[in-house]
Amino acid sequence: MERMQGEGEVDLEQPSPLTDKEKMMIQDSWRKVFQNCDDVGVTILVRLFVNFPSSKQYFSQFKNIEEPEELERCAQLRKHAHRIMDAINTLVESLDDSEKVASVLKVVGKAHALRHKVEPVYFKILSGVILEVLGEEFPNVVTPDVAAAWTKLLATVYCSITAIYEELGWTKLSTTTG
Ligand code: HEM
Repeated sequence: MERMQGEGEVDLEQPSPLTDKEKMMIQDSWRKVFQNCDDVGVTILVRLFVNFPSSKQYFSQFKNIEEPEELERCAQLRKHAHRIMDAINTLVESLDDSEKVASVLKVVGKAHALRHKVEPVYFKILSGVILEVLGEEFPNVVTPDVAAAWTKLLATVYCSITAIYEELGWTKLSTTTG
């Protein structure tokens, strides 16, 4: 059964800019996460697709697969997990370079709006899943302060992505198809 959207949802209002301390906490914790990048990425995406099955609709190769073990083996899922982890790595490495952050998010936002036609709400849902999995898999690293810094970063990402969708004139499919 699909989880309710509000469940476990994080507050993703436009946050204040990250402080130097928050940037450091994100970079330190990410170093440990990134050592297990492929495993963590796949865990995040399997959790997303199991708890929010409608998010599978965009993926031709596994939209009808339900078994977590089968999802885990799927090449298209593993590839997307790797891409997401790579993009987060670039963001984390570029926290002091706002132009780089903006350009990465622009490419991601544009591709997902125009090519993949992904509803932006899935970026919000994915952010909640990322926070949940990082907290579970790295309990000693992701302390409440570190989790708060990650929440801020993911909120910034979500706000930038929705701003790009808006710039592109995104309207929900339900309103365009009547
Ligand atoms: C931070 C979040 C995300 C990042 C960094 C990311 C990154 C990427 C990248 C780099 C690609 C390949 C290049 C391209 O075709 O644009 C891609 C493809 C794709 N993404 Fe994402 N993505 C994210 C979230 C999502 C979400 C939430 C969904 C839907 C639930 C999604 C659905 C897709 C689909 C359907 C493709 C094409 C897959 C394929 O052709 O095999 N992405 N993504």
